[in-house]
Amino acid sequence: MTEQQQNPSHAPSRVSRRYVLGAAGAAGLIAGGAGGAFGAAQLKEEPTALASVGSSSVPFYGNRQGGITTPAQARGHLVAFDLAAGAGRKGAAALLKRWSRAAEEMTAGRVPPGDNQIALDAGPSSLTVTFGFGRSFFAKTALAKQLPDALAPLPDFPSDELVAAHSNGDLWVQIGADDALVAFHALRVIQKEAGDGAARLRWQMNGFNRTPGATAEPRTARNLMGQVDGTDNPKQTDATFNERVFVPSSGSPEWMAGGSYAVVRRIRMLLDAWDDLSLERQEKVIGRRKSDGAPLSAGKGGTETTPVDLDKRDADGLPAIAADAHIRVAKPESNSGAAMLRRTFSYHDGFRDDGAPDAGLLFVAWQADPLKGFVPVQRKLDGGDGLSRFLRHESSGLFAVPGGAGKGEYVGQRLLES
Ligand SMILES: C=CC1=C(C)c2cc3[nH]c(cc4nc(cc5[nH]c(cc1n2)c(C)c5CCC(=O)O)C(CCC(=O)O)=C4C)c(C)c3C=C
Ligand SMILES: [Fe+2]
Repeated sequence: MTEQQQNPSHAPSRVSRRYVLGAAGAAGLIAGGAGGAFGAAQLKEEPTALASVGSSSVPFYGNRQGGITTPAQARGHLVAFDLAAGAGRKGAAALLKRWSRAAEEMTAGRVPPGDNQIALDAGPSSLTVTFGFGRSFFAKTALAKQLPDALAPLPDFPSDELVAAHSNGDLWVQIGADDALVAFHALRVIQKEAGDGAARLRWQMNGFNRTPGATAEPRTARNLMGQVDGTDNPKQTDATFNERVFVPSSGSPEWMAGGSYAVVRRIRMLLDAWDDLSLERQEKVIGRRKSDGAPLSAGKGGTETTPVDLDKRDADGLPAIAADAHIRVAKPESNSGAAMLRRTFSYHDGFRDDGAPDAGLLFVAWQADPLKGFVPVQRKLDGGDGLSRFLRHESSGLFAVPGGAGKGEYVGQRLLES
């Protein structure tokens, strides 16, 4: 077993990018200069730097599936499948076996004989392939007794504009990789292994994030509105992290031990309307500074990690973080402690007939129980969040993502052989 395969946290093992800075380069970094400030004369990389992105791997086997606590990769594909008529439990089990074997090979960077060679030459590039089951899966496989209570349909939120054909599904696969070809290759293999006899593609969403190494030092990514997004996510070091995100070993149903529930929402951003807002208004809508993500309660100072002070008043005596600011409405403190792990990708699917970008966020929220995570928070946001005026929720899904497979097992085996 390699050092990377032993890594239990699903943070990819990565050959670190180390920079050798000359005096001028260091000055450029401190001044926050971009582009030319980081010219080759000032910034020299170790010769291994480029290979490091490709060589990082996330173990496929383990108590938990990869792609949950793994930092969101540069490319993502979210796909849902419906079981083919007559596939039943036997067909589903055979499919999960094929998918798990293929995922094991690909996440280790191995290319099977006869492969289409799309990913040849590339390393694993932090590839993760994560499998989940939708509510409709259980009746089709005669497993209704194993249907988790937590898979109850999400409530209708008043401002939802959901497209049924792009929502839900029997099976869900999340693919992430730091290389676009590696991610596409995995998608193609998963689709081919489904074949016509087992499952058919229901919907697909393609996303992206910043590429590792694109910033001088690792930074929280930005979304397509330009905001630093992901700051106040639960941290793996929090005492409550595991109980918030993962189903405990004593949880019900038993086959979900070590698993998690994924809420998937395709949220289109009204970027033209957003771009028309002044910077000051944009910052008020979120409650954080756009440039560096510092909370507005920190005044002109602070940094992204400065704790938010919801009681802070500005010079006019008004709340520094407005009553309808996104972070105030979404905070666990405003929702009886409800919290989720947000792990998102941006998407851009061209331009609509009116010229507006068809772009936004593939929002994936992970939690041990959606009723203590996404549901209460979205209820509150739907009515009282200043940001919701600039968003349209167009697709939705809720999936039970079982724990990981042990060596020689396949994902979902405990359910399918129960
Ligand atoms: C139901 C949950 C949430 C949805 C849907 C959602 C959509 C959404 N959010 C942003 C941008 C930001 N969100 C931020 C923080 C934040 N968002 C949620 C929940 C949902 N967001 C939570 C729980 C939090 C953390 C609140 C806190 O504890 O402070 C931020 C601030 C930076 C951060 O902490 O990540 C931004 C920016 C967009 C653009 C969006 C839909 C497209
Ligand atoms: Fe948010």
